[in-house]
Amino acid sequence: KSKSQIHPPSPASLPFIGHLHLLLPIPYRALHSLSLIHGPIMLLKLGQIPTLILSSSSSIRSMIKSNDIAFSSRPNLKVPRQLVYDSKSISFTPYGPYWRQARKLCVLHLLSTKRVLSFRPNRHSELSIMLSHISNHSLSGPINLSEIIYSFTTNILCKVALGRSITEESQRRMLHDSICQATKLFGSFNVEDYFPSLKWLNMFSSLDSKIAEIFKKLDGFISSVVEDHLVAGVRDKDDDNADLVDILLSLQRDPLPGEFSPTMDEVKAIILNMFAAGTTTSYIFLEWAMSELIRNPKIMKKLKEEAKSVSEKSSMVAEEDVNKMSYLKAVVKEVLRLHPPAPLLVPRETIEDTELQGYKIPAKTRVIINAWAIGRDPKFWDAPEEFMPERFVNNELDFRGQDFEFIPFGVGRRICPGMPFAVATIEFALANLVHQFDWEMPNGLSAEDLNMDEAQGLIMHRKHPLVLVAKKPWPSTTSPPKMPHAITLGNPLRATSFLASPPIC
Ligand code: HEM
Repeated sequence: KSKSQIHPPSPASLPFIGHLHLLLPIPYRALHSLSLIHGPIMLLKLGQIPTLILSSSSSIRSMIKSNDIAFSSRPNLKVPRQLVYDSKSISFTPYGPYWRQARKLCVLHLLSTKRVLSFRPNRHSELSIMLSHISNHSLSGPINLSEIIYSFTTNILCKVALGRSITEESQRRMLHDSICQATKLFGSFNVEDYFPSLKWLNMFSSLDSKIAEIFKKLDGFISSVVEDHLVAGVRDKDDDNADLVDILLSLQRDPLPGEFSPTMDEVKAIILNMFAAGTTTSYIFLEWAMSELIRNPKIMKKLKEEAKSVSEKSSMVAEEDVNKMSYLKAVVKEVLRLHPPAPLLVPRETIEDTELQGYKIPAKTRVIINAWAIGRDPKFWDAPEEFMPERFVNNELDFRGQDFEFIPFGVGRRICPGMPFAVATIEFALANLVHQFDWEMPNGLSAEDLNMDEAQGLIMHRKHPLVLVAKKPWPSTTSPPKMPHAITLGNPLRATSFLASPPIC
C-alpha cells in the first residue's frame, strides 16, 4: 500500500470510547507522551470522532505548505455553539466568507499594528493605574498579582474595544469568573462533541444548565455595552473616536451594498470574542512570566538592569523604549515557549479530503496541534524544560507564524490576529512590573515553594493565583506615578491567605 492510501499510526484503542481514555490526566501532556511512541502525526478516535494529532514542526510545515486551506476550518462544538451565539465568534466559526469578513474588520479597526500604536495612551494610563495600585498596597503585605493583572488586561481591552472601563469590583469579578468557567467548559469533556449519536444523553448532565447560566451573565454584560452605545448614539464608522462596538453597530444600521453587515448576534459574538480572547491570554502570559522570573532571580535581575538602562532616571519604562529591550523580548519568547496560553491552539477541522506527508486525511477530520509539545521538542530545543531566555538572544526565531518550531500564536490562516495587540501590552507591562518593584515570595517562602501547577481547559493558566510581595518600589530620588483610582480592585489583604485558598478559576 502506498502511504497516501493509509491512515497515520494509531495506538491500540478500546471498544466504544476509542482513545478518549488516553487523554488523561492533562491532554497536551498525554498527547505528547503518545507522540513519542507513535510519531508526530497520529490518528486517534476520540469517541466517534477521527482526530489527527500533530506534534512536530515538520508536520506543521507540511500542513501549511501543502494545503493550508484544507486545515483551516473549526469543528462545530457544543460549548461555543451555545455560549457564543451559534459559534459566530471569529475563533470558532467555520472557514468561509463570514469568518473572513469578521476577522478583516477586527484587524482593520482594532488589531492592526497602526491601531495598536494609536492605543498607546490607553496602555499608559492603565499601566500607571496598575503600578500605582501595587505601590499603594505593597506595604500592607502580599498582593494577589493575578487579580491585579487581570484588571489591567481587561480594562485596556474594554477601553479600546468597548469604549468603557469596568468600574465595579462585582462586575469585574463576575466577568472574570464567567470567562474562567467558560474556558474550563471549552476544554472539558462533553458527550455530544465526541459521541454525536448519543446527544440525547445530555439530558442527564448539568452541562446545558451551566452553559445557560454563564451565557446569561456574559450576554447581560455584552447587551449592556451595546445598549450604552445605542443610547449615547452610535458613532459613524469613519469617526476617529469610534470604538469596535460603534463600528459593528454602524455597519448593521447603515449596510452598504457588498459590505459586511452583521446581525445583532454576530455583533455580540465578535465583541465577546475580542473580550474573552484579548483579556485572558495576556493575563495568563503575565502570570507565568512573573512566576518564572521569581523562580529565576538572576534572570529577573538581568531584566531589571536592562529596564533601568533604557529608562534612565524615569520611574517608568516608556513604551517607545521597550523596543530597545532585546533581553525582554527573549524573556517573553521563552515564557511563551514553556507556557503557551493555548497549548493545543484552537481545534481545527479539515474542509476536504487531503494528504499530509503522504497520509490520507479525510474531510471532517478534527485536527489538534500540540504547540506545547512542539515548544519542547528536544530535536530542536536544548534542555527544553529549562527556563533559559538566552536561547532567544541573537536568534531570529520568532512567533509570527514563519518558524514552525515555535507557534504559541498558531499558524496559517487561523493564526492569532491579536498578536500585535497582545505583544504591545505584555512587553510594556512586564518591563514596568520588573522595573518598578523588587518581587519576593510571601511569608518567608522560598521561590522553590512556588506552586507551578496548571489548570485544565482550553487555556493553560496557573491553577493557583500568584501572590507575591512587591518591595522597595521607588528609588529615593523619584516618586511613584500619581494616578487617580479610576478602577476598584479586589482587596489585596485577602491575598494573605491565598496560598491555602482554592484557585480563582
Ligand atoms: C499572549 C496573548 C495571546 C496568545 C498566546 C494567543 C494565542 C492564540 C492562538 C494559539 C490562537 C489559535 C490559532 C490557530 O488556530 O492557529 C488564537 C486565535 C485567536 N486570537 Fe489570540 N492570542 C493572544 C492574544 C489575543 C488578543 C489580545 C486578541 C484580541 C484582542 C486575540 C484574538 C484572537 C482571535 C480572534 C483568534 C481566532 C482567529 C481565527 O480563528 O481566525 N488573541 N490566539
